[in-house]
Amino acid sequence: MQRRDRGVAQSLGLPITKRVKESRVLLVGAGGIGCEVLKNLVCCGFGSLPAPTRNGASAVMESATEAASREDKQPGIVVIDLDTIDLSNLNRQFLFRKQHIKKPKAFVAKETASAFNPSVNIDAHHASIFDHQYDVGFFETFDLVFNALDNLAARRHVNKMCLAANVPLVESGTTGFNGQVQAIKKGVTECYDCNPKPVQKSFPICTIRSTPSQPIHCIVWAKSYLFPEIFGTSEEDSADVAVTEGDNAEEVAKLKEEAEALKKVRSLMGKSEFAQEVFNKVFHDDIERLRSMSEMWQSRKPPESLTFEKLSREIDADIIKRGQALAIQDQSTWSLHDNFSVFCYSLDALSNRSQAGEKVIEFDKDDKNTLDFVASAANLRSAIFDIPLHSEWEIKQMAGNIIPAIATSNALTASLCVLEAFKIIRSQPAKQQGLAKPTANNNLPTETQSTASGKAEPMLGGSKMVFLNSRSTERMITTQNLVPPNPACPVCSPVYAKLGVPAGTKATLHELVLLLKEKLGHDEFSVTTDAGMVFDPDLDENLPKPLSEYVSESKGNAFITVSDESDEPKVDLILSTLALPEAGSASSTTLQIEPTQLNLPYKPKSSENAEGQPDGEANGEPAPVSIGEGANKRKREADDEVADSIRKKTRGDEEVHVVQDDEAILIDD
Ligand SMILES: Nc1ncnc2c1ncn2[C@@H]1O[C@H](COP(=O)(O)OP(=O)(O)OP(=O)(O)O)[C@@H](O)[C@H]1O
Ligand SMILES: [Zn+2]
Repeated sequence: MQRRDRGVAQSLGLPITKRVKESRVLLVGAGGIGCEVLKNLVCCGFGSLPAPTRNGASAVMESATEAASREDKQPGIVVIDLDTIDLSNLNRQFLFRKQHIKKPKAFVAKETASAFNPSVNIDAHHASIFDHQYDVGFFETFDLVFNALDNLAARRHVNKMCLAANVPLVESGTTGFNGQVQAIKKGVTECYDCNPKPVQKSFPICTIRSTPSQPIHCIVWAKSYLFPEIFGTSEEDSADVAVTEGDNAEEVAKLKEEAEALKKVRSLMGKSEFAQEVFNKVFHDDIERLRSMSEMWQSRKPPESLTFEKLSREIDADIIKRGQALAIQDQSTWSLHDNFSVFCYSLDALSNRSQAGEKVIEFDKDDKNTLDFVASAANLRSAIFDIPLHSEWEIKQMAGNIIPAIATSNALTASLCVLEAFKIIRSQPAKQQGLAKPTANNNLPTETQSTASGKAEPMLGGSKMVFLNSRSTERMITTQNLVPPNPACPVCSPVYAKLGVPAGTKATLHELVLLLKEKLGHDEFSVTTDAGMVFDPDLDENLPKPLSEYVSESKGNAFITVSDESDEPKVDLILSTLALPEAGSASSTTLQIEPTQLNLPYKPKSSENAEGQPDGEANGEPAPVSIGEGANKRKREADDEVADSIRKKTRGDEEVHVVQDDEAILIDD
């Protein structure tokens, strides 16, 4: 039988192939991208050779979890995923089949992928990457980490862990037809957090409540105003709508009054006139008030209000039954009377649920009654403002911020992840014996590959930021040079060190502060944990508190930030906690910091970065766009952003990935 990894050996050559095979890699997430990455890793032979003796953990400190599992350090691929398999995963997560539904993704992914290449050793964990056992010591045992996640919090956490452990990270994400892969290495490239991430878009309140012009405005109105006012919490809590500078203060006050009046109507729930009152309030009275404000309609078509009485007269059937039947036809665009019927039916169904004890009903795209209500209400409002109506299915995509997950985009992105991994492996020094890991002091930021001119040299073996636009008619895959770290980045500009906390320690915050004074040689600093600032020169009341109040197993892998408060400050120090084994073993029983010598550099002046470049544009490249945070972004915006970033790139930076006839993959230098 032909070996699966023959193509890899042909294109990479034997020495690099050997390194690939001796690698120990971590894959976080076994979903859409993760399944594809795992399949590729296995087929390329990652971790298929028994590794030479490893010296992955630091010689000075070894965490409890690491010590306990020293024997388990050999597997080539470790996959971690917290989820179980859902029916909706099967259309694109090809390691899973129907019989696997409800089983842990990590276990099934391991089982299926192992069969592709039995010489690869896979270790699967059904757990969250935030769990305490995945501490910095655990991360240090890897040569490379792959992120195949779907949320910002976990991405940020792995980014920080990889910085703390000084392990390269391949970050990836897809949004519909677009994908992106970014290699990250401490002190060499930008980290995941060097650029601020786009926040959820919110709409001006007056656009949503008074002058909608697009279907999405009516959908947001139905989902974030009408629905919560009647069945749940009020609009004030919604991130979709905000009072903006452009909003007219007088109109905002009127809108508040209007919402108060709707609350009164809500109290009629359960009474026979409820539907009529709600309908006439929001689709007639409020609209007539808007219509009377003639200055609003000088350049727009004024809205045409509706009445419950007229519409119900025009329907010659039981309206609720009619609505129920129509609600099933979610792919067709309902007429005005259809929407009226579905509105009455869903209002009735939701009122019954509310009367039966569901105090607060939240909009959930998968809760059909709530979707029926939002879709029909949005369409009724669209009809009033002469905006095109949409099918419930289309409205579901918009209301649920759903970006389709495309199997092809995931597969292409996953293969780009592995191509970037080859380059990173190529850039690492060859292993003499075990992993070529940093020793005690070298995760200080000494490693930079930019020249005095600020122009970045090829980094990480020529790795690039890779963009996929699988709908593009020009180039489907484009690249951009990796950029050196942003010297102002709060996540990667600090120096990382480890704080060894012995199991069952009774140490107080005071002991940590004393240790820090000794290491830093001064006492002008503050200490910040997840609980906020716990110490600074003027805040000493927490000193007697046990350290376990801030760092403990149950709190997961906490980071502690130590900031220099002196006039000429040095960069921040981030301590990642490491639970040391029980006393009595080789370890000390007191707190320890590693590296033992902390020579922190001074903070760069705010106007210039480390290479004397203005902040932000380290080498004249546009800031990279981060994608993959589907839940926060509408598809159209995401498409536009990626298309924009692709347009901005210069041809000189482009690189071609070719798949040859003989299956060998060429990687440009
Ligand atoms: N903290 C975490 N630790 C481990 N795995 C995580 C963590 N957060 C998310 N994941 C996993 O990352 C994977 C992301 O995959 P993907 O984007 O395809 O999402 P999905 O949940 O499989 O699909 P969908 O959300 O579209 O139904 C999921 O399998 C999810 O369980
Ligand atoms: Zn950064």
